[in-house]
Amino acid sequence: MKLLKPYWKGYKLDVTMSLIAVIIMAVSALWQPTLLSKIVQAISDDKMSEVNRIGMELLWLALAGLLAGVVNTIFSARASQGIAADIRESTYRKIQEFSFANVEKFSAGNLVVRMTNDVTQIQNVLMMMLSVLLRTPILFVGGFILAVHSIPELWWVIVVMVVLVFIISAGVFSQMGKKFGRIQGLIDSVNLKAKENLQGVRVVKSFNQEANEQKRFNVVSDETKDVNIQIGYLFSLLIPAFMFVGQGLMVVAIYFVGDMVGAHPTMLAEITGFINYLMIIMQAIIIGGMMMTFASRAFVSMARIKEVLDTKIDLTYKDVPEQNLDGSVEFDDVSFTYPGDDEATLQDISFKVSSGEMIGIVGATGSGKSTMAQLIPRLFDPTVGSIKVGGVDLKDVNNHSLRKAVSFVLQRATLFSGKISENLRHGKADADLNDMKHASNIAQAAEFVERYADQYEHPVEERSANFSGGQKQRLSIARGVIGKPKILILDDSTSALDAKSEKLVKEALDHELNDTTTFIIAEKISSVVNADRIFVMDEGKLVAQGTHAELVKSSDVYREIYETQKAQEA
Ligand SMILES: Nc1ncnc2c1ncn2[C@@H]1O[C@H](COP(=O)(O)OP(=O)(O)OP(=O)(O)O)[C@@H](O)[C@H]1O
Repeated sequence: MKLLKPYWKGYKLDVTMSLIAVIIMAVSALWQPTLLSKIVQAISDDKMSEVNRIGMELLWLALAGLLAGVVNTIFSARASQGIAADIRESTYRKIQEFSFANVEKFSAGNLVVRMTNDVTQIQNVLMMMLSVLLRTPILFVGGFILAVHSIPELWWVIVVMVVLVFIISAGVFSQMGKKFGRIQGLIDSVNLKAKENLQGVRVVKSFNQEANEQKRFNVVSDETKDVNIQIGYLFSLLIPAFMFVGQGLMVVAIYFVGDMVGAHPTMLAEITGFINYLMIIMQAIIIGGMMMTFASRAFVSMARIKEVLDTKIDLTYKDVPEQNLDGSVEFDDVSFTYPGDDEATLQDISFKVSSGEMIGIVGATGSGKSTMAQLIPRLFDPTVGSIKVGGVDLKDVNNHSLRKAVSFVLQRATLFSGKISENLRHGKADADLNDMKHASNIAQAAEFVERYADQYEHPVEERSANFSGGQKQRLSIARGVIGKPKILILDDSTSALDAKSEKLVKEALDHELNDTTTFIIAEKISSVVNADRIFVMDEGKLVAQGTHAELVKSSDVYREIYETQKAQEA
């Protein structure tokens, strides 16, 4: 409930209106049986004018209840939808602040479920709370008082009913609460499996894994079904059990009233009111219990949202003025362990790179090349040691200055659905057509983009499915260079290009961005043979550095990679 506190404020009017409407609805419901008893009395006294008058009163009362119901629904919907949207937006805002490590802790799929399904649970319960929360105690207490007032001798019938209904509710609803908790976890699993399968649909199809994937999906889907059915069973027990208690006690009440009517004939009218109030009390308990059950499901959701909102961002930036960072990079005895891992992925790495240098990074797969590169734009902080970019320690750097200075082009190019121009503007918000053309020329993307009739306004479909791997890489390089970064990191980002295009990109980078410090992570030594210096990584360590000619002579690791690749090419 603490979660909701800051969000109520903007909806005070809606909440107040919906609560006033609930009170009117409850009073109208409570007043009706009293008027009904009076009508019965008037009929038995043969007072027709009285019957007409009370009949009109009943009509107005029902109309007031109806109108209040409409008002309540409108304002509860406004408040619950509004609050849910605000929660969803603050959760999204918080996730935007997350570091890589924060996102990895939850997993992307899990965060999506929290922002969608969990927020919907909260929204549903808010709506329910606003329409029944106040109604339940009013109906319960009012029904109790008026029932006792109708036939005081039968107070014990009401107490027995309340106790029995409470016992049944407590048993059933506590079981249901547990099942709802389980359902939430299962929805996470269903989403995760579906997302993984759909994202990897080409792999699934090409390896003929449809049947296997179907089986894996069915396991979680069936378990979700089973738990939902169990909840259905519990519900199916509830109503007959309540009916049994209610009707049983009514028979008991009528039995006792039978004797009393003999002595006091006017009691006939009172019994109508008494039975109606008995029903109202039972209704109040059922609705209250159901609300508690759904609320328990929403509490699980609230806790899951709160966990996101309370997550400590493990990578924060100091509030310092913008800095003019140059292209130098310095690692001072840096070691790095991925969160949750036991062993260090990078160990004791030290180097200094000056502005404008071109650095090639080579090494066996898994040797830590990408991990080292990720530390330069501060996607992670080193576990030990320190890193300076543009002469400033990354712990003291201004976030915006760092983003402007460093551009990171990943091997797996990710474009966002929209237009090519929108994607390029991620690299420079105010890029004009000339900037786009220039960057696309460097990345060898202009040749295919400018063939489209709508050129840079050409759409990018979801998951950039309308582009080939090589085209995506070229656009991703164009996005990386458009802002003329001081430091450009190409993480195996020309791997999907043919040899000629790769050469043209390298030449254009050399020519157009010769002041930019460039780190090129490459599988093939031939891609970085002309670099000013080549770093050789082996099992998380920087084992050698120098020019190609120097390394061939001095580094066993480098020579081995070089000779293996030369033999493969021959
Ligand atoms: N997010 C992560 N969480 C935990 N471990 C990771 C993560 N990313 C990479 N690793 C591990 O760190 C090690 C180094 O991976 P890295 O991607 O840096 O190697 P690489 O040299 O770039 O490899 P490749 O040439 O195959 O891209 C690997 O053992 C990998 O399993």
